[in-house]
Amino acid sequence: MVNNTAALIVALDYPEAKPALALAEQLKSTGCRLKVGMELFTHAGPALVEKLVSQGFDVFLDLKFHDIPNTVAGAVKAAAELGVWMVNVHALGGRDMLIAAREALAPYSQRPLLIAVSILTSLDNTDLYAMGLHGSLTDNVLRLARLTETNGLDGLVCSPHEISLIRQSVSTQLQLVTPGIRPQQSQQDDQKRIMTPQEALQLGANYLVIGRPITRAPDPLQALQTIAQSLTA
Ligand SMILES: O=C(O)c1cc(=O)[nH]c(=O)n1[C@@H]1O[C@H](COP(=O)(O)O)[C@@H](O)[C@H]1O
Repeated sequence: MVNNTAALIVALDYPEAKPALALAEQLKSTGCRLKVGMELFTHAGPALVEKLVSQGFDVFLDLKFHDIPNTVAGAVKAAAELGVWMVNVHALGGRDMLIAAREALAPYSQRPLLIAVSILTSLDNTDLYAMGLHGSLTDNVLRLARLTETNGLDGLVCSPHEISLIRQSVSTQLQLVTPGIRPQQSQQDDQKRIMTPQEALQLGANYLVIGRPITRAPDPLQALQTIAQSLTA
């Protein structure tokens, strides 16, 4: 077990099961958690998720459900049946949808953490303006953070740039899950609101979602270990 990996969620963004399972095998002993998102899930389906769960991984099923309350309630229940550790919905699905998702999970004795996505880390103020979302990006994230907290979800996906404001003005309790993580000198790719792993944790993130800086590294295990070591540097 490598130290400091419990906060690290590695995004298995692959087009098929084989490389995802190969990376899981490599990372097995580190104690990190894994994320299955829409690309891999659409290719490999629930069987892959069940396989990773049976191998002992905490799996974050990142399908960002965003639909009418009844449909989302059914989808999060299906996720709970798969035994995943964390599942997410879009906060922009609205109050009733968030409540329906929370209530759908309530009967499970070992239920997944229910997390709402605020504003995607690939968006900035210009994008929000073009989409007709009024106010600044941080105004929007804070509004969605309040909606998430008020309706009793466990946490929020946000960029590390919003952590301090959320902690100060919304909640010290919400589990903050932060993608847009880039070690120094990494490529930014399609992310617009990025930060290093060490800074994000220091600001109060509970979990860091990291994909390409690990999955596209020549040696992914080494990349994960280097990130883990940087957290205490
Ligand atoms: O919900 C997510 O995990 C998510 C939300 C968000 O706002 N931004 C974001 O990048 N993600 C996911 O986090 C991962 C980031 O991957 P990398 O940019 O490769 O590190 C991807 O799997 C995204 O789907």
